[in-house]
Amino acid sequence: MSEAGLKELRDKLDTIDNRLLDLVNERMDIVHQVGLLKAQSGGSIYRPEREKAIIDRLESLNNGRLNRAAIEALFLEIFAISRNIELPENVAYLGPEGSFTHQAAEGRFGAMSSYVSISSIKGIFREVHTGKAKFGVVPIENSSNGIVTDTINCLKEYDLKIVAEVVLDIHHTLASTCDKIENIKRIYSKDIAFEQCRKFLTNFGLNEVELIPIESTTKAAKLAAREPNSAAICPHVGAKLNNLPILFENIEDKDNNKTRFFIISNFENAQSGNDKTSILVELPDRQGTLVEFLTDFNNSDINLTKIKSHIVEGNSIFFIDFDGHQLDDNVKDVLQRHKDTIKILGSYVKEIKDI
Ligand SMILES: C=C(O[C@@H]1C=C(C(=O)O)C=C[C@H]1O)C(=O)O
Repeated sequence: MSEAGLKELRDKLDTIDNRLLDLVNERMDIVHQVGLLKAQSGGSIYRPEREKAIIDRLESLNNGRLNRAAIEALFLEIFAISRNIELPENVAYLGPEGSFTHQAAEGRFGAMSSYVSISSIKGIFREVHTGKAKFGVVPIENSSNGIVTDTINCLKEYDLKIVAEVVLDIHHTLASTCDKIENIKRIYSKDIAFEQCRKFLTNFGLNEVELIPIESTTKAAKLAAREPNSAAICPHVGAKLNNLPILFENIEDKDNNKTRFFIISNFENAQSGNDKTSILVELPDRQGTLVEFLTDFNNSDINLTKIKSHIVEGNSIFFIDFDGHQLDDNVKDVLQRHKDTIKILGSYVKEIKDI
């Protein structure tokens, strides 16, 4: 291509970008007005069902080169910036910086939110409960390791709502300053990450070296960057943050390793038309109660998508997800009938990806 041809195309791009900038700023003026209205009425800033409706509408209108994922990526960032213009949002996530939860938080709240790294799940619930953070992001389950007990316990203990879910593909890397794998004498990571990469470690003879479990994969990257003859199993961003060379990417055994996160806050979502609801159920210790309970849901045409049992202080409780919103008529009735045994954790827009 000639230099003149390239310049002409780039000039066109510059003109379009100038228009885009004007349009986005014009949008932000309107968003600011929405923010003022919400401040008067006490309405909640984050409205996932409205954001979903916008993306659905844009996808149906779209006849250009963008696909849904691209439309979503562009507009989720615009929404995140918009929400910060309405009111700056504080987001507490399970740290440290660079953790998978941090990635999940940034994916939803974008570049302009202010993030607080908190070292425990309970700490995040406390932060949102006391109003120090508007949102908290916590892991709830991983496709290989199952449910996160601390999150269930806190959902039971605190009266906060699940306002959204995020499902993230989890990829691990082996990162080290060693240029030869034979020089690695110890590997730092989180215990569950070692489990998720067992085959890789065996195939490369690394199951023989010292595997040192520590509290986070980002800390693992930090230690491995400091100590010779060591390596870390950590997320890509963890390695990058610590300038640690990546020797192997995607070393997890299962190629569909996913983690689901909840975004918690203190408001309830309106219906979006494609919702999911999560509840905790504590049934009396009597034969047949679970069957009766589930049959009632089935008779009300409610599709249960997940049921996990969990022991809290010696009692069995169930974590259940089902399709529908707590304000849908059939759901409302069944929840009312079982109100003494149920704690409603929240209704929220269903993610397309599932685990
Ligand atoms: C502007 C609003 O607030 C937020 C930002 C949105 C947007 O940028 O379009 C949409 C929904 C809300 O999460 C709104 O509620 O309309």
